[in-house]
Order: sequence, then C-alpha cells, then structure tokens
Amino acid sequence: MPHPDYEIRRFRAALDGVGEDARADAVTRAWIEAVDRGFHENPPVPGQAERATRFYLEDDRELTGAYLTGTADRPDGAVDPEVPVATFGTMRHTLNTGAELLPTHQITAVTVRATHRRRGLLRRMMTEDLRRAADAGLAMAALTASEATIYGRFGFGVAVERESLRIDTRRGLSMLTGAAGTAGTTEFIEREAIAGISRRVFAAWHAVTPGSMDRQASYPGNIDGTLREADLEPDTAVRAAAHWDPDGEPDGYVTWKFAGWDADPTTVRIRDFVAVTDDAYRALWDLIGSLDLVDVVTWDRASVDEPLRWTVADTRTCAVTEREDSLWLRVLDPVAALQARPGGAPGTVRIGVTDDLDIAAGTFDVVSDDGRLTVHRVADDSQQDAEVTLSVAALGSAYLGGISVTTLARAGAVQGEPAAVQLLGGMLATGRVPQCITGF
Ligand SMILES: CC(=O)SCCNC(=O)CCNC(=O)[C@H](O)C(C)(C)COP(=O)(O)OP(=O)(O)OC[C@H]1O[C@@H](n2cnc3c(N)ncnc32)[C@H](O)[C@@H]1OP(=O)(O)O
Repeated sequence: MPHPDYEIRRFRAALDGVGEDARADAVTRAWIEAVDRGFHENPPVPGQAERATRFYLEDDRELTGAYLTGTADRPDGAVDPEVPVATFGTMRHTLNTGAELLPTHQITAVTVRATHRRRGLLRRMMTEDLRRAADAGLAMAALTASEATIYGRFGFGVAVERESLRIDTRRGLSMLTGAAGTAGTTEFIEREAIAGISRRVFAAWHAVTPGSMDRQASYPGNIDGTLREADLEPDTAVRAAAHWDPDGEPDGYVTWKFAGWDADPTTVRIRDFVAVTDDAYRALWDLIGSLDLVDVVTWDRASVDEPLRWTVADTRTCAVTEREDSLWLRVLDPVAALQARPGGAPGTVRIGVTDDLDIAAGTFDVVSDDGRLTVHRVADDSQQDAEVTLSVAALGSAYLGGISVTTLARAGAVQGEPAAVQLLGGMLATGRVPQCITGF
C-alpha cells in the first residue's frame, strides 16, 4: 500500500472565547489528543486542554502537526483526520552554559502514530525545525529523550547525565559535616506555598548551575501536585519543606510524596530538590533523613557528582540504582555556542565539526584565554588541516564539560593527535559536573 501524503502545519495554541469559559480551539485540542495518544496518556478531562493551552501560550510554544491529506476513504470509526498523525513541540528557555544564560531551542512532545511510523515523519519535522531554529539565530537546541537511540542521528549528544538514588534512612542520615552547624532555618511548608518558593529558589539555582535549563510555565504545578494527570484536583499528598538563609530569604526546598503504607520498605519519593547554598543543601538532607517511619528515600534527578554521598558518614546508605542521560544538546552555531561558554586552560586548536544535516559543519579556530573562548570560522566544511575532528553530536556532549574530550576520543567520537585532543580537552574542561533537574 502506498504511503499517504502528509501536510506539516505549524501554529500556536489558541483559546476560543475569553476568561474562565474560554475553550481550547479544535486544532489545539486535536494536537493535545495526538500527544496523549503518543505517550499512552488518557484523553484530557474537561478543562485540561484549556489548562495546557494557557501554559503553551505562556511558554510561547510552537506546535507542529503532520496531517493526513486525501482522507476520503477513511474507514468508519477511524480517528478524525483533524487529529495529527505526528506531533512536535518547541519553545525557548535559557540554558546555563557556565558563563551565560543562553537562549535555547527546546524540542518536546515528539510523537508519531504507530500506523505512520518509520516513514520519515520525525526526520522531516526534525530537519525542518532545526534549520528554522538555526535561521532564526539560535545557537543551541536541546531535548530530553524517551529513548537514547533516536536523536544522535540528528546531531544531539548527551551533555548532562543524572543518577537515581536509593537512600537508606532507617537509622537516619548521620551527617559528617553536621547540618546542626548550618546557618538558617528549616521548616515544613504548606503545599500552597510550594509554587511561590520554588519559583524564587529555582531561579536563583538556575542562575548559578551549569547545565540547568529554565523551567516551563507548568513546572511549579507539577512539583506541588496541582497538575495531576488524572483530573483537575490537586494531589494533596505532596509534602514539602524549605530552608531560609539568616536574612529570611528562601534558599532551598524539597518536595516529596510518601509511597503509602503498602510499600515495603516504607518509601518517600522526592519530586524536586533544589538548594542554592551548601547550608540549605545539608539542612534539607538532614530533615529528609529525620523523617520518622521511613526506610528508604528515592530521588531520580541527582547529579552524577552528588555531594550527598560525601555529606553522610556512611556512603553506602546512598545507592545509585540508575544512571541515565538527562539533557541532550545540539549545537546549531558553533561560533556563538562556544563563545557563550567558559574557557578552561589556555590554548589554540583548529577543530573540524562534521554535521550530517549540514547546519553546524565547518572548520574553526578556537582560542581559550582568560576564561573565555574566541572562535573564528575558517571554512564551511570540516577540512583536512583541522587538528581535532568531531561530530556535532560529540561537540554537544563536550559542550558543558560533563563528558571530557579525551573520554570521547577514547570512545572514537573525537579524532586527532593525542596532544591536540588533550589540549582541546583542557580548554573545554570546566571543573564542575553539569546538572539539569528540568524535564521537558
Ligand atoms: C523529545 C521527545 O519528545 S522524546 C519522545 C519521543 N517520542 C516517543 O518516544 C513516542 C513513541 N515513539 C514515536 O512516536 C516514534 O516512534 C518516534 C517519534 C520515536 C520516531 O518517529 P518516526 O517517524 O517513526 O521516525 P522516522 O521514520 O523519521 O525515523 C528517523 C530515523 O530514526 C530512526 N528511529 C526512529 N525511531 C527510533 C527508535 N525508537 N529507536 C531507534 N531509532 C529510531 C529510524 O530508524 C530512522 O533512521 P534513519 O533515518 O537513520 O534510517
């Protein structure tokens, strides 16, 4: 059977009407329905599409849909052709590069209906979208992936990893450095106070944490349980505590949910843990370790360099149960992207960047001096005289300093004389492991 034709449409979410009575328009509603199908979610209950639409508008998301054309012979009862067979969403938030907050093109809500998969729809939407983002002057694209095998072919590399921790708190968490000595106040907070505190604390954390992506409008509601998938009722089981510095400014918070008395061992699952200061960090972990009647605490967005392990007297209480890719980066403009990040050791290296989509390819002179990089394009393709050659995906992996150039070279993802590879490695080293606690 020949493949049907598809029409790609791009649009903004929209509401019909104003105020409380406004309804998501039919096109937006159909797009949301397609995303829910793609991720095996229930169809939205009344009010949910409107809520999502308001968030999409706040984030200024662009929605892309692939629609069937020529659908006259649609079987009875088949899904309405106004529901797209593929979806793709984009928005723009900043990435902390370690030196700047870089406006970054985020890709999300990628779905292709099973009856239309492997016909090139993702490739078509992705290729067109990345070219448009580059043409719009964006230096970087980012995503978080459902599977690790999909996005490398489009030039994305894993730039930040995360760990899932299983922390044994049966005997509490005996803190080596002692939370008791930390300055400030720790107290439980009402669920209703979480959103306001989390906005302030996360903004401060984002400003100082390399690898962090700023959060979409719906985030506080996801953390505090207001945005439950099942219905419009808040999840009142979410609990939280915060830490305030000696001046009364909140500088950390943690939110969690008790897994229920049927769970064995009794478990608390952390939803969000954000601490801007080391005092807040240790005080909040001390509180988590003090929760009575709890055997195990889990958290799945820990850094791969999490200080907790070195905060507690018994490092074996913190078991890593999983290590996974967190943030994928796709360099669109190597000059602008590299100049927006810090420089490490001083040096000069000519690099050749290869790119199957021909967006970021070229040969570049990279100079690291006084903590910043200066980059000049010397050719539009990756030329022979480059001292180090790497794919745009490997450049994305090396970008935040989370995966070292020398490690990538050992893996075969970076080529060059060992001395040049070593030099570039030092120039891109940051001395701090990036962390991203934003899913999108
Ligand atoms: C950023 C996010 O939103 S992450 C969420 C991604 N979405 C999902 O996981 C939802 C379920 N999956 C899907 O909807 C689809 O299978 C998708 C979106 C992953 C793929 O869409 P398709 O239209 O089938 O992909 P398309 O036909 O364009 O394939 C493009 C290439 O990717 C490859 N590919 C597609 N899906 C996968 C996969 N799951 N694993 C490995 N390779 C894949 C194809 O083989 C093809 O390779 P090639 O062009 O190098 O030969």
